[in-house]
Amino acid sequence: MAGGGDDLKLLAMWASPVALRVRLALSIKGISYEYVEQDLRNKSDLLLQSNPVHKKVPVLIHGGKPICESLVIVQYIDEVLSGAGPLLPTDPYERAVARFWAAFIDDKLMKANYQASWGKTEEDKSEGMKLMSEAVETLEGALRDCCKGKSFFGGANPGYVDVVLGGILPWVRAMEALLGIKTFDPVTTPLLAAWADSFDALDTVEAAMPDVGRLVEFAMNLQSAAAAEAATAAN
Ligand SMILES: N[C@@H](CCC(=O)N[C@@H](CS)C(=O)NCC(=O)O)C(=O)O
Repeated sequence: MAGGGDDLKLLAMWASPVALRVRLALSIKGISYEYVEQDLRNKSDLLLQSNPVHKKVPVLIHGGKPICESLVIVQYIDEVLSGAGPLLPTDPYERAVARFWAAFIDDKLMKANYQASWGKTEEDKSEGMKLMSEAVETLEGALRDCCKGKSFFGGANPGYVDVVLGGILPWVRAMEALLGIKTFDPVTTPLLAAWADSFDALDTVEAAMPDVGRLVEFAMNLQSAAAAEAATAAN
């Protein structure tokens, strides 16, 4: 393991897909760090002081200085900390393209996945599902165009876009299990389905990933709590 150590602390929450991006980046680059689990219903002083604007995880604290926002943190890790890599391409144009797809995953896929999973009505949820399959189809095209014959968006090895998309992968698997759907379908999106399998199979990825069964249970508890809250509000 390189870098990090005592000087590097990650404030995260085990089920957070955006915190997972940072864990994946650190694991793939082989950087050691101190993991500090946060209770998001009872936020620690350290979290509130480190991210006073958003009060959210993840926060990376390097040499006492906090860095917030998962996409910013992953880029910081790649630029500043030594380790395997790089995650971002060295060519400025390719780097811009990688940032474009990372923003697309944040803007379109993450939002649609959230709407499909936690939409207020069935109609809202099915609109989320529709938006999600459109976003997945677009990403399939991006993978086809950028990386012919390669396993990852980063080429032969996982890069920035893989880490950003990989953060959502356990949630995709959990929602597939819960809803009986296939998001990265081997028939309609074969490249993404193969991407997901290749990504999951990496030892550095496996070491960082949360257990999908635990996520399913967590999602079921959240759904029951939301249903109970809605029933109370209706009475
Ligand atoms: N855009 C932020 C999103 C951060 C975020 O939404 N974190 C969630 C966990 S997944 C959080 O800390 N939520 C606590 C809250 O909303 O109070 C990033 O990419 O880091």
